[in-house]
Amino acid sequence: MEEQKIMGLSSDPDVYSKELDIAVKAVQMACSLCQKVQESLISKTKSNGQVQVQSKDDSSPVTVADWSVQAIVSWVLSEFLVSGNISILAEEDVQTLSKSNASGLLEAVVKTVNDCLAEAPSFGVKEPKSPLGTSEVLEAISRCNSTGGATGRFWVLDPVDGTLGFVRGDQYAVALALIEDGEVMLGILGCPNYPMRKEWLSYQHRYHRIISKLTPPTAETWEKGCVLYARKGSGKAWKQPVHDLDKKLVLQNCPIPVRVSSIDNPALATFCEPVEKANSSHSFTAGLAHSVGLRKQPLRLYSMVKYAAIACGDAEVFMKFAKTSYKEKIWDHAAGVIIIQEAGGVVTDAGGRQLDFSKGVYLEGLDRGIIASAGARLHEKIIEAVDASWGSSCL
Ligand SMILES: Nc1ncnc2c1ncn2[C@@H]1O[C@H](COP(=O)(O)OS(=O)(=O)O)[C@@H](OP(=O)(O)O)[C@H]1O
Ligand SMILES: [Mg+2]
Ligand SMILES: [Mg+2]
Ligand SMILES: [Mg+2]
Repeated sequence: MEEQKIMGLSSDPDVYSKELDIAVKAVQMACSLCQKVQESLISKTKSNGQVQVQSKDDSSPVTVADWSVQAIVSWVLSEFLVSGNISILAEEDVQTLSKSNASGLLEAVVKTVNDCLAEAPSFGVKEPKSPLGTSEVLEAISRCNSTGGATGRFWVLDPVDGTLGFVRGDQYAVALALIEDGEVMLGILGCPNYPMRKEWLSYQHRYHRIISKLTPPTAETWEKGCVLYARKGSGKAWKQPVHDLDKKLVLQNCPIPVRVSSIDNPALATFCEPVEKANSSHSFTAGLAHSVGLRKQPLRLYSMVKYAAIACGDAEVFMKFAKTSYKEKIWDHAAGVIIIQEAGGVVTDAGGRQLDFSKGVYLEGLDRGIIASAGARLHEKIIEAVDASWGSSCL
């Protein structure tokens, strides 16, 4: 009971409470791991740093942190959720890691995983009897081979969302969700660089440097980094600080409820969108913003931190209009969608339909793009504006 209170769960029927407890702890561990890897990436000389950042077939980056987080989350869920075989659908695979010329990379992943597991007790998680061997780490990563679908229970994991932001010292997220019979039931979103003050969200690119200057570390302050979580139907979403082991900031701060903003006038809204214009049409959203009288600059943020900003009331609208040739993947959205919805917001495609997480890896049947808003009235107005602008756009 005491533990439930700490987690912020109400006295509602205990559905998913064990799963949520373990999942939040796994994401906390993942955030700690990512903070260390990001720091070492930024401080290292180019030649060292390159070992830790690889390029995938589609030229997107993947790092030691992506594989290591996938291994940690997979290991923790499988070890402590004994309800049968855990099924996980996740972004990364072991192809690159298993290549004969990747031994340095694989070693770095195994070390990062074991360093993180050695700190497991500080997160309330039992550490393994002995450090994991290479084959156990590879097995934990490759076990995440679920293909999802409309029936049964599976977890969805994006170990590092916004890897580009991560390697640039900027925003990124660790995203975990539980899907049952095609519906998102739990969402956990770790945002290790989420700032305490919303004004700091707009320090793109210079983020790391500026935050470290603005906030000399003290033992008490929660400067940056949070884990958000929500359970379907609870009508609540929660935020807790990322545990800072150096400052012994572990669960001392009880979770606080988060709620979307009450602004429903599009002209007053802050809207956020992807940083990369290759990922979403900046020109379409600029035209749309103009058409609703919105004059503020868009808040461009890497990763699902955009969903976090809406859920926390720090922004009001998120729009993503990817190229028609691109198919959105469920791990880029599941956790963020449930957290916004439970915090009082709305997320649909541009046709006003719920996103469909029941069709496997991709969000099939998506109408044009994704829109998240702080409330139903605002959402309606944005959808109307999208419809009005769409015909004259070149998308
Ligand atoms: N071409 C294209 N179009 C649209 N989206 C793409 C595209 N390529 C990749 N991705 C996915 O975008 C994820 C990065 O987050 P964002 O969409 O927020 O973009 S951005 O980083 O802010 O520019 C990113 O997630 P991660 O790979 O986890 O970083 C991708 O899944
Ligand atoms: Mg992603
Ligand atoms: Mg990713
Ligand atoms: Mg990726």
